[in-house]
Amino acid sequence: MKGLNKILVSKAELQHRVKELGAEISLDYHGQELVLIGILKGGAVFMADLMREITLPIGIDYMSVSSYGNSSTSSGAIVIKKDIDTDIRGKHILIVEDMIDTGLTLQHLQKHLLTRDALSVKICTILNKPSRRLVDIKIDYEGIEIPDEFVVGYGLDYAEQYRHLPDVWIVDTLELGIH
Ligand SMILES: O=P(O)(O)OC[C@H]1O[C@H](OP(=O)(O)OP(=O)(O)O)[C@H](O)[C@@H]1O
Ligand code: HPA
Ligand SMILES: [Mg+2]
Repeated sequence: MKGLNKILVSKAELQHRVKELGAEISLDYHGQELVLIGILKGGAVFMADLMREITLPIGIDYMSVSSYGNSSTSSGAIVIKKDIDTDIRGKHILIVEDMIDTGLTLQHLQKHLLTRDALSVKICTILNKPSRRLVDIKIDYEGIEIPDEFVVGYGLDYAEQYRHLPDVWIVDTLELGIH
């Protein structure tokens, strides 16, 4: 496809790491009431794979949020476009994301969910791009660290395209005229 010339993380690598994360989460939350919250749209693909690698009884739900995405407004709240309908009081929450980049989305969301009296709110992401971080955020379960490249596939989009690709590809931003 135009602008997609290089796979950064293969389907096989993703599958392998998702299995490991599922096993780790299953051990850590044994005997506890856990709800996974997948963040739409990007997180949907990872969420579907991860939940099937967890061997505990869990609840699942989804949210769609947007953050005011630059540092000058980083103190602003997130806008919730679609909320969960699960009552999370007294439950352990694991937010499931495809990517942590600046960290703004997750920082706001984690704080927000804690105000709803969850017992704990932790973060799981399949991809982490620490080079672009603007806020200090603790990632409890990290899949794969990637360099500062714009990537698509496995849920991630460019202009709403390419989310369905099973591998994670580097976008040649020059070739696509993105700056
Ligand atoms: O760490 P940040 O800089 O906040 O960026 C990460 C967020 O950006 C992407 O979502 P996006 O807002 O593009 O929504 P989408 O999942 O619908 O594509 C990604 O899925 C994360 O949610
Ligand atoms: O590399 C990326 N690709 C797609 N969406 C994103 N949102 C933050 N980083 C990225
Ligand atoms: Mg996006």
